[in-house]
Amino acid sequence: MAEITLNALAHSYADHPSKPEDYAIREMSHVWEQGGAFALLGPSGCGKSTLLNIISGLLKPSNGEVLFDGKRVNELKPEERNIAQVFQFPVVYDTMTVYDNLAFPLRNIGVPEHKVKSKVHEVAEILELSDQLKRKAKGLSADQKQKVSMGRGLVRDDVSAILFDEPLTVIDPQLKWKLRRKLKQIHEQFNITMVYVTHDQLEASTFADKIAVMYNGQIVQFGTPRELFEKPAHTFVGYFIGSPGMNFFEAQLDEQITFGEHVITTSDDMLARLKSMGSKKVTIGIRPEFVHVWDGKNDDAYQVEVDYVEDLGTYKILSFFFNGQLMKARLSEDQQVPSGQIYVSFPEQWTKVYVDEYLVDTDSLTLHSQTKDAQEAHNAN
Ligand SMILES: Nc1ncnc2c1ncn2[C@@H]1O[C@H](COP(=O)(O)OP(=O)(O)OP(=O)(O)O)[C@@H](O)[C@H]1O
Repeated sequence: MAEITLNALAHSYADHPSKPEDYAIREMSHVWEQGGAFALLGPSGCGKSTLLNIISGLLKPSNGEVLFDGKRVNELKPEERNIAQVFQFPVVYDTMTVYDNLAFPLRNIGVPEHKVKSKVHEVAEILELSDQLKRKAKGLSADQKQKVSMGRGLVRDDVSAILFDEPLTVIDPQLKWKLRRKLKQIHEQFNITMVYVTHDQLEASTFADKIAVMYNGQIVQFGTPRELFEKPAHTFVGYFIGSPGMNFFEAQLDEQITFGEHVITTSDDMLARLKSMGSKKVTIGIRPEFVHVWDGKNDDAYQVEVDYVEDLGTYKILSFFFNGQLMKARLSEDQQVPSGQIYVSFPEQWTKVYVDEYLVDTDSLTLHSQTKDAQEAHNAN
């Protein structure tokens, strides 16, 4: 069992990196706590495999440290780190039997044969491979082979963490959920630190207690699936998690926050704080699930124009133009399907403010239908 700490880690494949884009991993510090089930989620090319290979020792980082339970392991070879890695494509010896494949890591370190036998049988039982032990690996299906790969990681008692690099890519969709459940079960049984790399949010949230979302070589948020959904710490998390992703619009920060003709009211303290951050790039985000669509006219809501409604079976996605920008709202199954001019509002609790793409904790940010003219008239009175 191990707690894995990444300390000011960075990696570039270039010989002479000079700018942030030259780094596959931009400087990051992060802790994977002992015994947790974690996912590393991000789009293709964001640096997931690079990070995993640095942890397992297949790759030496350009800068920074990797610590297992507080001890630096940078100088240790992969086989000295007690980390098992399961790759996209199963790594099995085709000419060996399933039994010998599972026994291999134990025999390698000189475990006596009677112990090998009991451990192989134990792991085969968990992975439902017991009746395959005598078969040559060559004849197995892709999912069975991947189970053997996983089993090879599990047989050693001294394994402190298992790293999975998109392990279900080659598995048939109908078997994926079964293997995923198996992994979860194994995690509960063995209490091993597990890091599961994927670009699939569903896979990440069904496997992991906590997800690290990676973007451009950095972990931009580490949280529970619920936290990622309800409080995305970075605009990328809002966009990447959820289906469809978060709505964003860029607001103007001057004496007040505005979006076209609309004033976004907030407390003086908040306004002062936003201004003190020295950036004019203020982005407002709200998830389609939290946009309130009113059945009739509402003076406190924005009047918007419906573009189209997409029926997705158990719910509908309404697309509308807000100040010329296309946005989405999720309608429940029984909600009336609106058309033409409608009224929407953005509940304060779910309306998020981002400065330079990062979330700012807001107190009282309210969006309502007051226009600049109306506010000036109000202030003049
Ligand atoms: N051996 C290498 N030499 C040079 N550049 C590399 C090498 N391996 C990866 N990269 C680059 O580093 C960046 C991160 O790649 P990495 O494979 O870690 O991302 P990933 O998130 O795992 O992507 P994928 O999901 O497609 O595997 C990418 O820009 C990639 O092109």
